[in-house]
Amino acid sequence: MPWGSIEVEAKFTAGPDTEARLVALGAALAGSSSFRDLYYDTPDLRLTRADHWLRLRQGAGWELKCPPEPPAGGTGGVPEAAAQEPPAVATTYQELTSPRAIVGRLCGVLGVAPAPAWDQVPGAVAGLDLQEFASFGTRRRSYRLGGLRVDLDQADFGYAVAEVEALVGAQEEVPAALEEVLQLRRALGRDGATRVPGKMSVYLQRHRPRHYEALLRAGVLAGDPEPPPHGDDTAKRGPS
Ligand SMILES: Cc1ncc(C[n+]2csc(CCOP(=O)(O)OP(=O)(O)OP(=O)(O)O)c2C)c(N)n1
Ligand SMILES: [Mg+2]
Repeated sequence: MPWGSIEVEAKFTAGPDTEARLVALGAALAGSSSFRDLYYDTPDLRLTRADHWLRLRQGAGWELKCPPEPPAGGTGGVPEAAAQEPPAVATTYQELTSPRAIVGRLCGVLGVAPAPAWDQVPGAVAGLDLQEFASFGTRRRSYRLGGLRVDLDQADFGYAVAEVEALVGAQEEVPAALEEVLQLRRALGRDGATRVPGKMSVYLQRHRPRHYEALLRAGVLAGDPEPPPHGDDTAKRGPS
C-alpha cells in the first residue's frame, strides 16, 4: 500500500501469565527492542486534536499515525467498534512512513500548501513550527502468531501496556482483522471489558495535563482512569 498500512490494534494489560499463554497458543517471540519516541505538534495542538500523531522513532525514522482516509464513496465498512469514538474497543490507524505521504497529510490537516523545501519531514517540521511535546522510551517484547503481532511494552515513565495488532492493506479488510485481534485478546484472558489507556494517554495525563484535557475535549482520547502510580506491580508486570 503506497500510503502506508492500516493498523488495527487492541490494548490490554499483560499479566504474569501472558507470555506463557502466548507460547501455549503457538506464538513465537519475534524479538526484544528498546526505542525512544519523540512526538510533535503545533503550539495549539492542531495535529493531535485531529488525532494525527507525528513521531520520530529511534531506529525507524519519521512516522505519522492518523485515521485511515475514507475510501471514495463509502466508509469502507469500518465497524462501529473500531471507530475512533472513544472508548474504542480497538483503534484503526493508517501508519504513513513515506516523507511525501507524511508531509502531504500534515499540510492537508493544517490547511497549508507544501513548500518545495519540504521534500523531507524535518523541513516540514521546521516550516510548520512543529514542536516536540512528548519523549519517552519503550522496552518491547514482540510475539508473532499467524498474521498477528503482540507487543508487550514497558514505558520508561513507569507504565506497562500490551497490544494485539494486525496490519491490513485496505479498509475492507478491517472488520475481519478486528475480529481476529479481539479473539486473540480474549484467548489471552483479556476480554477488553475495561478500557486500557495507551502509553501516550498516561504520559500526557501525568506530564502534560493541559494537553491531555484538550484531547479529552476534542474527543480524541477517552477519560481513562489513571493507572496505578509508579512502581506499582502492574507497572512491574511489563515485559520480563
Ligand atoms: C486506545 C487508544 N490508543 C491510542 C489512541 C490515539 N493515539 C494516542 S498516541 C498514538 C500514537 C501512538 O500509538 P500507540 O499504539 O499508543 O503507541 P505505540 O504502541 O508505541 O505505537 P506503535 O508501535 O503501535 O506504532 C495514538 C494513535 C487512542 N485514541 N486510543
Ligand atoms: Mg501501538
